[in-house]
Amino acid sequence: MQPSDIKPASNRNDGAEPEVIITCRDVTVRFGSKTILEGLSMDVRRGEILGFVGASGTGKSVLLRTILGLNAKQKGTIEIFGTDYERASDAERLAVEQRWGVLFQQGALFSSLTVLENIQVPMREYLDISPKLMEELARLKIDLVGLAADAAGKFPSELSGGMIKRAALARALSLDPDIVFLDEPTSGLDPIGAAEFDELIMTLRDTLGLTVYMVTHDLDSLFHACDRIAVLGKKRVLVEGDLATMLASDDPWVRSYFHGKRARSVVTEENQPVDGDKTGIASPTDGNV
Ligand SMILES: Nc1ncnc2c1ncn2[C@@H]1O[C@H](COP(=O)(O)OP(=O)(O)OP(=O)(O)O)[C@@H](O)[C@H]1O
Repeated sequence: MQPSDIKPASNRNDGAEPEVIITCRDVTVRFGSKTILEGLSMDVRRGEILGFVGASGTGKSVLLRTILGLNAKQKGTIEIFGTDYERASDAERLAVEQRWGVLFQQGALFSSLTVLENIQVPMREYLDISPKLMEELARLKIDLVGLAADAAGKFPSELSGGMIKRAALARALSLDPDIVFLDEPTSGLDPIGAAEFDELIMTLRDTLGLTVYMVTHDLDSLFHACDRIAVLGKKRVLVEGDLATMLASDDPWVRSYFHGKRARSVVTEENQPVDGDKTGIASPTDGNV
């Protein structure tokens, strides 16, 4: 298999240039004397599933938190929906916040609230709607993410790991956002649960036109769900592009990650596996995944 044989996860191609909804330019983030990100630039395009990958500790979560305005940056600009969040007025910030949803690592549901109540938290914060409508909307989200109706009254401690992820996704979708940020959404799930979650993300992208920014170590997600991938390393985005771009990259970390044994084991029949000579994934180097 040559890199050019690989189809992107989304085959939509209407010829139009995709709209860029997040731009990061020359971003530097430090904590004390420790520089985590330096001169980082990248774009997120409307309607794509962007996978964000990089060795542990390279700053993927820091970048996510910086985009969300939760970490200060020392240099550079980040625009989301054309708004520089850091310089925006309160009203502009509020408008942007209603257009994103976030699924933090571990789901981060409130343990003392039921699933229904958790989903209603952003609604209470941002929307002025009746309790009845709020309940109806929250039940719709529960259905949307494939949870059974009776999950509504359950507390997080009563849910499986997969159900927690879905409930957290339902909360991230609470305000009908344009973009969802997912921080390692499939971590802790078994392979079947992880594949089902990827399917759900792809379905939501296709049906709702969502943009998805997904920090992940999950090679299955990167190979099967993501339209584009950005690799973080050396304090910046090292490589950005589709899977073919990753496979063609000569960056040592990218090669070791995308050509390692684990990567080879997730190449599907569709992408013609696994035998090194035929796949073009020739290196037996085990990726540091
Ligand atoms: N608030 C903070 N203060 C000081 N250092 C921090 C802070 N937040 C993150 N860091 C440091 O920034 C570096 C990058 O952390 P980050 O959590 O972004 O890594 P990551 O790429 O998401 O890693 P992993 O894949 O393991 O989740 C780490 O060295 C971490 O200790």
